[in-house]
Amino acid sequence: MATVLDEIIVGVRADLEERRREVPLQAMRERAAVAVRSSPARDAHAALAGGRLDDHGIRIISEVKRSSPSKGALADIASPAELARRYEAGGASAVSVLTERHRFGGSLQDLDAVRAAVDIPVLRKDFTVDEYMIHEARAHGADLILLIVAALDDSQLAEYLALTHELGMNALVEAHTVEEIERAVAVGSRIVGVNVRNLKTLDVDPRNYAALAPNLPAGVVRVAESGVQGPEQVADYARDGADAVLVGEALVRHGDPSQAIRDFRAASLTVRG
Ligand SMILES: O=P(O)(O)OC[C@@H](O)[C@@H](O)c1c[nH]c2ccccc12
Repeated sequence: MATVLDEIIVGVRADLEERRREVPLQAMRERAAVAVRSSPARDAHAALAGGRLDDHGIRIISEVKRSSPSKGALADIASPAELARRYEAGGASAVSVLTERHRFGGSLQDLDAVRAAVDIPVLRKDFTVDEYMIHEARAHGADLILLIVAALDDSQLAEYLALTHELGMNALVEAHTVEEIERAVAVGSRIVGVNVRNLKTLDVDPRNYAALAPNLPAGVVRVAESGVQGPEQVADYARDGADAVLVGEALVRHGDPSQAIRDFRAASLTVRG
C-alpha cells in the first residue's frame, strides 16, 4: 500500500524533473561549487551541539512551515525572512525551511530569502531523493539538509551523506524506528533526528522520543522532531536527553515566536541546570 511518504515522493520527483530540465545536473554541480567558494556553509553541527549559546538549554530548530499534509494550511507567512529574523532574535540555533511545494507550500525562494536574512545555519527541509537536490540545496545557501532514512536505501544514505559533507554541509538524518536509527548511525551520521510523527498515519506521539532515544549513541547530536505544542513538551524532550528540538506548527501559529522560543529554552533549563 502506498504511504503518505510514497505519495509525497512522487510529487517531489515530478518537480525535480522539471527543475532539472531548466538547470541540468552538471550546471547545478557548478553552481554548488561556486557557492562552496563564495559563501561556505555555516557550521550547523557546532550550532546544534552548543554553538553560541553558553547555557545548557535545548537548541531550537525553528521551522518556516506554511502547511502540512495532516493539517492543511497552518499560517499565512507573508515574509519568511521576517519570521526567520524573529526566530533568530528569540535565540533559535537554526532555521528550517520547507521547500516541498505540494504538501507543505514551500519553495526554494523561501530558502533564499531566509538564508539572506539570518546569520544562523539554515536547513533545507525536503525529501532528498536524488544527488541533484543536494547540489541544489548548497547552491541556494543551505547549511544543513534533511535525509529521511525511510526514503533511502543504505547505499543512497551513505552516498548522500558523503556528498553533503563534501559540500561542507551537515545532514539531519531522520529516523522513526530503532532499525532506522541503527542505519543512520552505521553510515556515520553526526546529527540524528527522531521524528515522533508516524509517516504512514501522520499520528504524532511524543512518547516515541523517550522510547527510541536510548538507541542514540553518545557523540551524535540528538534532535527531537515534531509534536511540540508548548514548553512542557520541550521540557520532556530535554529530560529525555535531546540536544535540540525541531518545532514548526507551534511557532508559525504563535503571535510572538521570539518569546515562544525563549519560553521553550527556559523550560528546558528547569530540567537540566
Ligand atoms: O509542526 P511540528 O509538529 O512542530 O513538526 C515540525 C517538523 O518536525 C516536521 O515539519 C517534520 C519532521 N520531519 C519532516 C519531514 C518532512 C516534512 C516535515 C517534517
